[in-house]
Amino acid sequence: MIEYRTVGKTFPGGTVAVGEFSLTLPSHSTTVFVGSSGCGKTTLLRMVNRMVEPSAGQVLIDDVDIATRNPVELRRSIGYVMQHAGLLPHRTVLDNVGTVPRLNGASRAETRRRSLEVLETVGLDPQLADRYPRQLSGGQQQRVGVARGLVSDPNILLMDEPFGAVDPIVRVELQNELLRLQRELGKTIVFVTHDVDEALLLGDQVVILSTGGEVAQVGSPAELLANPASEFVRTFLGLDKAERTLRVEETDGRRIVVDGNGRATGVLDG
Ligand SMILES: Nc1ncnc2c1ncn2[C@@H]1O[C@H](COP(=O)(O)OP(=O)(O)OP(=O)(O)O)[C@@H](O)[C@H]1O
Repeated sequence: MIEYRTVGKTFPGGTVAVGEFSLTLPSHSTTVFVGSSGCGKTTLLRMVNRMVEPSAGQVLIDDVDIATRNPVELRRSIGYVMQHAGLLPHRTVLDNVGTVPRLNGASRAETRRRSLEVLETVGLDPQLADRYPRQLSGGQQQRVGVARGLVSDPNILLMDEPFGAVDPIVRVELQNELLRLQRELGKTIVFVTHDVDEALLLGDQVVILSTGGEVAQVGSPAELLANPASEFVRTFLGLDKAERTLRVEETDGRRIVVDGNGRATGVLDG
């Protein structure tokens, strides 16, 4: 469990990235921070592994204030996946994935074994292990980034717009892959995106933020769609857009779900 307690962050120069933020992120589930550019999503995410130190309040992991933890150890115990995968260009896929285990003192052989295993977990052919990042597609690079985040089997995985830089088709593939992984692994995932569809698809808990890390609303996707707390949230969720409005029509004795554009999207059971 991750807990933000009245956390704030003002950067040198006076930018208030996060005013005052309190929230609990339950274990073994995915919390998504979603909001427009500059609202403080990345700042909140990076507070969890102390890449950003709060200027007020505390962040706790399993009831321990992380300010009391060794920052390097803490960082290595938490998986981190960033936009553009952030791979080291002059290192092979295998070396990129194995960086943290090697730093933690694992042997070369054990690191290789574990890295190959985790490449398979994220759906990559182990034959790619000796390639360099530039020899991979954007989607494959992102998978390597996810593998690197998972290699030490961390309880917590931080994902900062991990699928932001790939084309829409690959993006959907990666999103579905993450849902599968999460069903298998049950990590505590903190995921940052500015894409509301991605947030609703991946989040067990979705946090809609406005400027200064202010919470516009928190809830499950179903709760947010059923009870948007404000006009801002309604608009943000696109509830005024036709695609989100569904209705039921009967065709040949079956109940068909049709979207606001009149396109059939599914069949109602029972
Ligand atoms: N190191 C820094 N020094 C000064 N200001 C910063 C720093 N990092 C972030 N900020 C500012 O803090 C605010 C929040 O930034 P943050 O990166 O958390 O937003 P974000 O919601 O993740 O945005 P984006 O979606 O564009 O990545 C912004 O106004 C940003 O310019």
